[in-house]
Amino acid sequence: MLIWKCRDLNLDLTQHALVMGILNVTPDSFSDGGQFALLDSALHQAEQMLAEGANLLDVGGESTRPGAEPVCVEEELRRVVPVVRELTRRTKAMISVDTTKESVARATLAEGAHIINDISACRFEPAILDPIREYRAGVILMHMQGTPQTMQLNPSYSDVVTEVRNFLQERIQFLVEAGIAADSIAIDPGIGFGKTHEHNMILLKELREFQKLRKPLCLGVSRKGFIGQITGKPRNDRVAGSVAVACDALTRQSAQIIRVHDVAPTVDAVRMIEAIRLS
Ligand SMILES: Cn1cnc2c(O)nc(N)nc21
Repeated sequence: MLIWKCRDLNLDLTQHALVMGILNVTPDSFSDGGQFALLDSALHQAEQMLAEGANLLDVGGESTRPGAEPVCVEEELRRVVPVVRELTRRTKAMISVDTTKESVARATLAEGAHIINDISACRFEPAILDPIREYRAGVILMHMQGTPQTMQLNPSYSDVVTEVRNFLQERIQFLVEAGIAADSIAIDPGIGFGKTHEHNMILLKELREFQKLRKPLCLGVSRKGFIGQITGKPRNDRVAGSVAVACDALTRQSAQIIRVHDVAPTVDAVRMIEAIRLS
C-alpha cells in the first residue's frame, strides 16, 4: 500500500498515479512565457487543466528554471495567494504550492492548499516545516544540487542515483524527526536540477531504485531540456517526448505523481496504462 496523506485527503497511490498540472504565475516561466501572471488568466488555465483531468494543480510564483532571478517574498505572496484563494473558492481542486518560503507556505495553506512542493527539500527555510506540520499538509521533497542560479554550472556526482537517494532518505528522516507525519511525505529526484544530460538519463533509467524509500515519487520532466536534446524539438513541441518519459516511469511503477504542462495527453496515457495493468 502507498498512501499519501495531504491535510484531510488520504490518497491511495498503490495502483493509481496523479497528474499534476503546472500553473506558473510567473512573468518569466520558461514554458508559458509569463502569460499566466494575471489572476484571471491563471484561473482560466487552472479550470482548463481541471477539465482535462488534472488530479491536482501546482501553483508556483517563483520560476525555478536554471538561472532564474529569485523573487522576494512579498511579490511571491502577491502572485500565489489570490490564485490559491480563488481556486479554493471556485473549485474542489487539490492544490500544491511550489515554494521554498515559510510565509508563502503558511499563507497558501491558510487559504486551503493541500501540499507544499519544496524544490529545496525544506533546506532553504527550515521554518517551512512549521506550517506543514500545523496544517498536516502533504510535502514533496525534491533533490537539487545547488540553487536555480548555480545548479547547472558544474553538476557532479560520484554515483548520481545513490547520492540523490541518500539525500532524499536524509531529508525524510529530518522531517520525521521534526514531527512531520511520515505518510505525508513524497519524494522527487529533481530532473534537471543540478544534473547533466547523462545524470538525468541515469536517474530515469534507475528510477525503480527510489522505491526503496517507500514514498510516493513525483516526476517532473515536462518539456525539459533533455527531451529537446534527444528529440531535437523546441520547448513548445515536446508533448510526445514528455508523455513517453511519463509512460516509461508509470509502466515500471516508479512514479506516482506526474508533474506536467500538457494535462490531457498525460491523463490519456495514465488511463491507458492503468487500464491494461488492472485488466
Ligand atoms: C517547480 N518544479 C519544476 N520542476 C520540478 C520537478 O521536476 N519536480 C518538482 N517537485 N517541482 C518542480
